[in-house]
Amino acid sequence: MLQTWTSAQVRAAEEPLLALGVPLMERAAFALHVRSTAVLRELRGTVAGARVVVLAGPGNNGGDALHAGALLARRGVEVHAVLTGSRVHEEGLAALRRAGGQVLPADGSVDEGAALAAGADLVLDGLLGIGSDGAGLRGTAGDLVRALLDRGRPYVVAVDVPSGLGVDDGRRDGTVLDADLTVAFGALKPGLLLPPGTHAAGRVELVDLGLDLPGAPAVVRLEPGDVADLWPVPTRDEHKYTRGVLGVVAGSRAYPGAAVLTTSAAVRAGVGMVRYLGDVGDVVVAAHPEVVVGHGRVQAWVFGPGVSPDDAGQRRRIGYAFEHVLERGEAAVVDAGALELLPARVGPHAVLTPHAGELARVLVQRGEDVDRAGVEADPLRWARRAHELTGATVLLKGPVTVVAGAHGAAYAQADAPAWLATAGAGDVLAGLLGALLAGSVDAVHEDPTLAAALAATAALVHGRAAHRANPGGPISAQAVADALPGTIAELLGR
Ligand SMILES: NC(=O)C1=CN([C@@H]2O[C@H](COP(=O)(O)OP(=O)(O)OC[C@H]3O[C@@H](n4cnc5c(N)ncnc54)[C@H](O)[C@@H]3O)[C@@H](O)[C@H]2O)[C@@H](O)CC1
Ligand SMILES: Nc1ncnc2c1ncn2[C@@H]1O[C@H](COP(=O)(O)OP(=O)(O)O)[C@@H](O)[C@H]1O
Ligand SMILES: [K+]
Repeated sequence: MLQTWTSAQVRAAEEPLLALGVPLMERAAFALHVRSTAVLRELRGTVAGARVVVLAGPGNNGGDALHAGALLARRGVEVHAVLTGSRVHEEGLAALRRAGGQVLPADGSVDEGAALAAGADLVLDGLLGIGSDGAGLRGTAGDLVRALLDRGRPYVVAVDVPSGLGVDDGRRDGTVLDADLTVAFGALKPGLLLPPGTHAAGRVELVDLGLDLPGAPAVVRLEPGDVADLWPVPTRDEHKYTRGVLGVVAGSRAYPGAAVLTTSAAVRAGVGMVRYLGDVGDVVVAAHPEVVVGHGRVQAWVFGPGVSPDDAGQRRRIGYAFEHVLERGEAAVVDAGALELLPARVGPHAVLTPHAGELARVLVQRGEDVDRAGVEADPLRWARRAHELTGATVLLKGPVTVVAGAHGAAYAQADAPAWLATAGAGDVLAGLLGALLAGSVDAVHEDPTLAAALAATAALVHGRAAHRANPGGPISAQAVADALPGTIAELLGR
């Protein structure tokens, strides 16, 4: 898994090492220069004779970049530093000058700096690091980057983080310099994984500085190798009831497909049994003879796919279930039409699966003033807010799926191709996650943060099944469901 730590956690980890005189900046700058030479070799075959521009802000991030620039200059690279203010890392600047680098001071014209950078083989972005206030680049740094972007962005290596990015939350509220490669020091920061900022980072490489990072990671991204630890694999003695029964209240005469897709994903994900409740049991059984129609014991539920506001029958079933089943300890996926029926307070074993528009409605229902765009601008904040207000685990769907759960658990999954943005894909995710919860409900009660880990697992498997369904091309939701057994087998075999 990829783990991230906030600026505050990184600073706390650096403090004791700096007090001992450990040369963290030297280590960071050396690694940055090594990565930069690799990029230059890739881009132009050789390092000597390349043109590199260092954009140097006022702090240590600029210091890293200037020291790396000095090392590059010693290898025959033509290095220019463009300063953005009177404050600059003096040692770094002196090192660059000693190595033969040129310096364009901040009182030079912004256009001159931008022209220099636009013509470089590689730009080292040392404008702002973890000292950024997250509001985007302001002042000369902002003017410089806007002027550079007007001319066309060269190859950019972000030093630690892309400058202007919300380091801890992934917001990009103002000017940000997008990178092709981010060389992160000591730890990945949450903004490198969280939308919308994650897209500014390009490829991310971590440089180990030997930090002893405090506490739990802020935001995690599960990787394929993590799935086997989280998947409820049946043991030799199990039978269908111990493996978990999933109840599905989904679909209607108007939207029978949602019932088929949800049950299809649940059956394919390997649950002990699927029970269907609703008016289109005949359609569901025709598609999946394994499904049992009618009441009985279940461990987890999926409520809501394809349930419309005028569907009195399904709404009554969901309302009744909300009054009884969550208190009995049964887990639930609450999707689409069930979201607005959610009781005031539930536990983390209820997992909401809204997209940004639906999450905005859940929040507005509870007195928050936010719309879809607001959720998309700061998804983890709003997913966390919904968790605080409802008690539920929240999986917020999108190009990067964000999960917020109990005790601060947070995940950001970027596993899916954009082809997955197709009708019915959400129904498949709901069925898949329902199956996972049905197989793990006891463990979820022992460790409430597990619901968030399982939600992230479902997002990962869903995304990989989409790739597998038709690599590089269009996919239907049913094809994603059909790809689940093979995808899961592959992940469990890793
Ligand atoms: N602390 C350490 O021990 C280490 C830090 N390192 C580097 O140091 C960086 C952090 O250095 P600093 O704490 O000096 O912080 P920065 O280099 O990010 O600079 C912060 C300063 O920038 C200005 N600023 C903040 N927001 C701004 C905005 N929106 N627009 C324009 N100016 C703004 C403020 O004056 C602030 O003091 C890390 O990201 C990393 O690159 C590395 O050298 C490794 C060791
Ligand atoms: N641009 C994108 N790239 C990758 N995945 C996406 C993108 N947009 C949406 N998705 C995923 O596609 C699915 C769409 O679900 P949803 O919005 O509920 O659609 P529906 O209700 O039609 O099933 C979600 O899993 C979401 O994370
Ligand atoms: K930076």
